[in-house]
Amino acid sequence: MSHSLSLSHQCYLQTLPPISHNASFTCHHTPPQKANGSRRSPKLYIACARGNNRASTPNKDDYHSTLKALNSKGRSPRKSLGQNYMLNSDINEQLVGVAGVEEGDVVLEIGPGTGSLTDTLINSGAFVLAVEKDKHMAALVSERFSSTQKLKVLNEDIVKCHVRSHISSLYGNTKEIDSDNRKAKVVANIPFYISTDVIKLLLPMGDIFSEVVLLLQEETALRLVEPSLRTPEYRPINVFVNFYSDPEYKFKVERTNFFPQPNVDAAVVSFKLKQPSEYPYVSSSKSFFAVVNSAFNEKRKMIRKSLQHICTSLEIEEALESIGLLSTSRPEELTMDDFVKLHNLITKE
Ligand SMILES: C[S@@+](CC[C@H](N)C(=O)[O-])C[C@H]1O[C@@H](n2cnc3c(N)ncnc32)[C@H](O)[C@@H]1O
Repeated sequence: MSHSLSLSHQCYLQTLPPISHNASFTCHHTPPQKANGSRRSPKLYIACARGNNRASTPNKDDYHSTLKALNSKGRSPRKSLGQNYMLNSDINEQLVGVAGVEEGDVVLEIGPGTGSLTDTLINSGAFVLAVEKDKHMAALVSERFSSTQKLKVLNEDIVKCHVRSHISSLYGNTKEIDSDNRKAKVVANIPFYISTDVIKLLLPMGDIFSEVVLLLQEETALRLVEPSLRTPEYRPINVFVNFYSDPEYKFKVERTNFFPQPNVDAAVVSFKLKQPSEYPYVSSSKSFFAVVNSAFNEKRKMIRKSLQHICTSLEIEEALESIGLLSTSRPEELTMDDFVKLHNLITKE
């Protein structure tokens, strides 16, 4: 099989800037108020993208081996599938470290690509369920790890995948998996274009996953974790994220760590999933999110106007005042807890 570089790969070789091997620390100050209404302790949480600071770690998935793997299948990265491969195994180790992956854990990986993160997960002792949409990459990663029983690859689109049944059958069919109360985890370098779909799919699965650790576009990461009230970035997805999880921005990942290099930087976010018994009390989550979405439909409108299909503006004003808010409040002024209280008051029979 020829491993000579194709024309498109040669172009990448010429245009790829050198990969940073230096430590890159980024500090983020906590915002004054989180959108769920809570305040964080005033600690600095340090972004710990350390770069390749462990000279002894052999980087199996560097630029040349990634090209070689792609070339072995005659593939070049597909933009439409968000194929930006990770070239820095230290970052994979940090991702796995953030999720606290231990021997015997079951991990869902979305988009294994050439298998660089998969390798780190398997080396940490995890059983990996990898869902890959690109059939060529699914074949490549299956072949790479053909000698281990610790990987199951599904050639599927994660957005349409029956994650719950695949995870349960993995627990049921693998004797080595210790299922005594341990929940599965999600660790993935996902294509940016499916970030919202993945979050909507996985965050309500607190009954099977304890933690979802994702490498996201940095701007998306900040919007999901750090939105301040009364800003245009505050949206229904923030209420959703805080309803189902406790999100935390972990560290920034410079764009130079990927091949091909994207136009934006990335960041790792950990979503600690709430168990269903910990969700805020609402009579129905469907009705709750319908109220939140209606309130945001016309963001500049006062809530007493945008929720008039549910009850009269006078009733909405009274409900807002009874939870300590102005009767003229707009959606971007309400925390997740405020929305829960408002929903429960205005949907009461
Ligand atoms: C950003 S790359 C990450 C690859 C690898 N995990 C890494 O870190 O180098 C995203 C991967 O997700 C795959 N992918 C894209 N859309 C997908 C989808 N809807 N479902 C599952 N995999 C998808 C791509 O083919 C690609 O392999």
